[in-house]
Amino acid sequence: MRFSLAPQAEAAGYRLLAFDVVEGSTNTDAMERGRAGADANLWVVTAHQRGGRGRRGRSWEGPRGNLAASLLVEPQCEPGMTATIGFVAGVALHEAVRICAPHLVDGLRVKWPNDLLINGGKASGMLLESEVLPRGRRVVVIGIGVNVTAAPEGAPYAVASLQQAGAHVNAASLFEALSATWLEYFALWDNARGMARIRDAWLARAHGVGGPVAIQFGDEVIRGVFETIDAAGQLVVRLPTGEARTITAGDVHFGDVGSFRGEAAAARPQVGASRNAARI
Ligand SMILES: O=C(O)CCCC[C@@H]1SC[C@@H]2NC(=O)N[C@@H]21
Repeated sequence: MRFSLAPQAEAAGYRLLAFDVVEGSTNTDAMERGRAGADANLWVVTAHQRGGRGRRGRSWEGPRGNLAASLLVEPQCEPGMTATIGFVAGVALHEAVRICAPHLVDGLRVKWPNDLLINGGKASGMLLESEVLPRGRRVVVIGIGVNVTAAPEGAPYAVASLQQAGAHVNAASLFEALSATWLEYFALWDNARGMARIRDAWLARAHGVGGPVAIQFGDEVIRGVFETIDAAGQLVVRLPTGEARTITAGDVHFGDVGSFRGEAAAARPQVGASRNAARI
């Protein structure tokens, strides 16, 4: 498959490394290149990733034809705001899918923290990893996995893929669109100075706002109403007592929460651990 950047991404200085197969993880590859001194704004992509990693140490299945894309960036924001970059990626991916498959728009939603749903099924997940490199250079890798041709079987939650939903799109055309929409929303984010606008854009596309939510922390389950996300991207839940609670971590389930037993469907807007990593 032949990947290319959108002309505006190329003009903005973004670079692309595309591989037929990645035996490991595109996130690992992008981070290693950062450690070796690669400049930021480098995409590492493939339509066949064999050692994909998901959140919370899970693996991420990537059958041939699905998109695995990792972007090395060097944000200049406060470290505490770095995780908000995941919302930029969420909105950019939503927009790229809308461009490539306009008929899906009614069922296309972002799910806190970083998933994309098609008609309620998970079609994409993201893994953000950050590292402070020697001489204080702070880099972040945003890893985006999209079920283009196929969704994994046996997942403990509903899944979806673009082609199974009737979209005529492949990993290369989706990636090209994403490289353009990323540019637009990353500029809007403006090193977190524009988070208010990203937050609005994300909330306008979000699944489950105003509806029931359950979050599990260990043995404890908190139930309430998903009210909003705050300026740092944390989930704000209105408890039955009327009190608002801010959630940064936990397994989250939206919708009919009566039978929720913490099926580990989602996590926090987290940047995974790595050497010298600031967990955010
Ligand atoms: O658990 C999740 O939902 C996150 C999945 C993230 C998968 C993507 S695929 C591209 C990048 N490379 C990886 O190894 N993981 C991310």
